[in-house]
Amino acid sequence: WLYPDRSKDKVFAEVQKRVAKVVGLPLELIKLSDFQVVSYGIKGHYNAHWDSARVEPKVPCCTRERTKQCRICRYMTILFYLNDVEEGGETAFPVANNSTLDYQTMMEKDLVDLYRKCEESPLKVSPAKGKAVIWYNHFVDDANGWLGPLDEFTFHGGCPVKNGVKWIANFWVKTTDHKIKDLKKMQKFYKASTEKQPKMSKEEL
Ligand SMILES: O=C(O)CCC(=O)C(=O)O
Ligand SMILES: [Fe+2]
Repeated sequence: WLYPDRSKDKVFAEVQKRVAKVVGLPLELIKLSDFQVVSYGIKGHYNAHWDSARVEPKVPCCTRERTKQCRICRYMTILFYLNDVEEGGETAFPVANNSTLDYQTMMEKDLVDLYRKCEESPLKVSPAKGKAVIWYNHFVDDANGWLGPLDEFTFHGGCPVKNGVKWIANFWVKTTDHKIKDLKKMQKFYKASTEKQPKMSKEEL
């Protein structure tokens, strides 16, 4: 794990800036993200999963406040491939082109098991040095313009590495259910840092 808000590393700072620019979100939100670097060896894989959780109004987001019961709220995922993999190691999205989601069929077909079922995946992204994939884990909530329902078609995972080694880096952009609280937190965070405070219009968010 790396913590963008506490890092003084120049390269990492540059990556954060570029991520903020590409995804069109404020840098403070990127700095309040989870960041992780992972490596997989031969046969290394990651079974299919969602990076975020279904919205449950009674259960708050774990983001920035941990309560006994909380849910993971990752609005967006930015996945970088840090090297070329000789063979395998694709990121697979097993239900990406389904028109509906049927859990029973998913269970019966054992789509979670990417060690065995990778070839059947309709969408696979091959790793390559410098490449990145970005996806929204959630829709935008029409009412509050913030974290909406989980997009369950984002179900994904890492296929087994067949030859070589695979290095990736993930940015998981987190929000809470409370846009106003998030904005305040971001402004406070910005004030505390040495950088100039940005103007954050609704359009920018
Ligand atoms: O290794 C991959 O391609 C996917 C990794 C992933 O989904 C994750 O770390 O959450
Ligand atoms: Fe993931």
